[in-house]
Parts: sequence; structure tokens; C-alpha cells
Amino acid sequence: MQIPTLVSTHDAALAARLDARINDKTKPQGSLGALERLARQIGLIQATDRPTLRRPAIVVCAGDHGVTAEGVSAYPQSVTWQMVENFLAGGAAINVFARQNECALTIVDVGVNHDFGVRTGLLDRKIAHGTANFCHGPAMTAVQCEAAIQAGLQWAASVDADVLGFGEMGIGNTTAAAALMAALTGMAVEDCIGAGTGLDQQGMARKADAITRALRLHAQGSTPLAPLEQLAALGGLEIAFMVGAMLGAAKRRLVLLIDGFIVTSALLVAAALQPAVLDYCVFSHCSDEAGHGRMLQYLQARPLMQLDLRLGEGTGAALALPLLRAAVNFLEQMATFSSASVSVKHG
Ligand SMILES: Cc1cc2ncn([C@H]3O[C@H](COP(=O)(O)O)[C@@H](O)[C@H]3O)c2cc1C
Ligand SMILES: O=C(O)c1cccnc1
Repeated sequence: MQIPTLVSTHDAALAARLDARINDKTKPQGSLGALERLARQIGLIQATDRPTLRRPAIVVCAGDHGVTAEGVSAYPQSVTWQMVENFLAGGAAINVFARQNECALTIVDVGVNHDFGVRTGLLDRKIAHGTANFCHGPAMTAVQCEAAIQAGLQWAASVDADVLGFGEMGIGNTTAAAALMAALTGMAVEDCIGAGTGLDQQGMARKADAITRALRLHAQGSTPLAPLEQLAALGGLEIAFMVGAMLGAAKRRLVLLIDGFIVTSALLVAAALQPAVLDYCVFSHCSDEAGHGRMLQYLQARPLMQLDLRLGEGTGAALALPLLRAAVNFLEQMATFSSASVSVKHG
């Protein structure tokens, strides 16, 4: 499969120009903190010292998971398609926050276990009616996994956006995400799992056990599987689509706005394939899902917010948009020390 080669956004001369512009604004140096880092990063991504954000978009990728048969979610699998209907009707949390932030929203069916027919507002990229139970065999065939990545790559090649937020919907996908995390980072299963939609202690034990069995089933001796093999064995169709869309969007130098635990697990795969993808990522928040903090640490990522969210759908990404806008706006609109006749620092 053709995975795009990504280049780092690093450019010492441009970084120096951005820093000079940021430091010339009428504020003590560094006082806008994370917003200054954000302005600099968005400038480097867009390869300009005058970055803009005019066309925000969020994609919500939906798919079902065979591993739900192991009793790893507090909700039934049917909630996946029912929530897709809710997205189409405009009633989910992501609809509210996307509307509030004037952000375009695309809902993609990559593998929901339901037939929607042709529906306005739903992008049909269905590869299968959900993944297989990874406790018994690979979640996806190599062909399915590749098709989902390809669909993401292709979609991202033409999306009309300058910042692209990622969201997902798929009952059971915190289990797939935790399994991917354990496989790709080598961390203990207990450090990767969380309560998802609200598992009790027994449910958490079932989740840990299902992942432990799957890791054993899919391990090939002492040689670790390649990232794409891990993705096919343990991931999800919506996760594979996000991997493709992240790589495709970074290739076009869009800002990638990362949401919670499941979206970050897709990024783990994308970064294992093309580490430079991380230069393009803004991490909207640290989710309340237990493993997310460790996942972010592994990626050396600094999330913008900690709101105790544990929803997904791209809600954290939507909520972070005002901060991204504030970053480009202060850089564009604030006066400089000379233009506003404000005295500079002593010495
Ligand atoms: C009503 C409802 C709306 C949601 N929106 C996102 N999720 C979130 O919960 C699911 C993952 O949790 P688990 O692995 O425990 O099943 C995903 O669909 C995720 O997007 C939802 C879950 C529910 C129940
Ligand atoms: O962090 C997330 O994205 C998340 C956490 C729990 C359930 N669904 C999503």
C-alpha cells in the first residue's frame, strides 16, 4: 500500500520569524503560554508567519466491533447505529459543539453493523458490517484494513478544510484502542484500559482478559508485528480510516486536531508509520479514560485542556477550536510594541 511520506514542519528560519512576531506583541514575553506555542506550530504547519484558520471541519468515523461479544462495553452494539442516526438528526453532543463553533461535520460509515441505505449527510465508506472478534482471529483481514486506510487517505485528499478534527463512534472501541496501545507501546494491559462507557469492576476484568488473550493469540513469537499488522489484528474499521485520513491530511499540511483515547490510538499507528505526522497534531484534551494520559505521555504530547471528558465523537476537538482561533487571531490582530507605542522590557 502507498503510505504518503511526511516531512517534518521544522524550519529554523520560519520559526525565528514566528517567534519575533509573537514576541513583538504587546504582552510580556511568553505570557500567552500555550497559545504562543499553538500560533508557532500552526505557522510552521502552514509554512507562513501569518497563519489563518477559516475552514474547520470534523470527521466522525463510525464502525462496529466484534469484541463486544466479550461483554467489554456497558452499552449494546446497536447504540453505534442509533448514535449515527442521532448525528444525522443533529442531536448528539458533537452536533451541538460543531454548530456552536461553526465547524463543518462529516459522518462516515466505515463499518457499522446496520444498513442505512442512501442517506443525506452520511458518507458511505462501509467496508464490512463491523470487525470480527479479535479474541478468536484478526479483527480485520489485511485487505479490509488496507481498504479502510485507503478510504481515509482518499477522503482527506479532497476535504475542504484547514484544520481537521477527528472523532469516532463505535461501541467497544475503547477495547480495540487499548489493545492497540498495549501492542504498540509495550505497556501493561492494566495501564492501557479504562472504564469506557462506564464498565464496573467485573466488566473491567473482562476487558483486560479479552485484550490479554488477543495479544497472546496475535503475537508471533518474539518478533513484534508491524504497525499495520497490529492494526488489522486488533483495531477497528473506523480506526483504520482515521489512520489514513490523518496521513492524508498531514500530507496536505492541514492542522490535525486530535480528540480522545480512540482517536489517539489511531495516531499511535499513524506515527509508527510516519513519525513526522506528530508535527501536524494539536492535542485538544486529556480524556478521563484511564489510559489516555499515558498514551499522550508516550507521544510526548501536551494536551490543551483537561475537562474530564470521556465521550469521544470529536467533542474535545470541537471544544478546542476557539483556542486555535485565539492563537491565530492574536498573531494577526494584536498591536506590536512599536505600533501601540508601548515601552519594551528593561535592559
Ligand atoms: C450513547 C452513547 C454515545 C456515545 N458517543 C460516543 N461514545 C463513545 O463510547 C464508545 C466507546 O466506549 P466503549 O468501548 O465502552 O463501548 C464509542 O462509541 C465512543 O465514541 C458513546 C457511547 C454511548 C453509549
Ligand atoms: O476518550 C475518549 O475518546 C472516549 C472515552 C470513553 C468513551 N469513549 C470515548
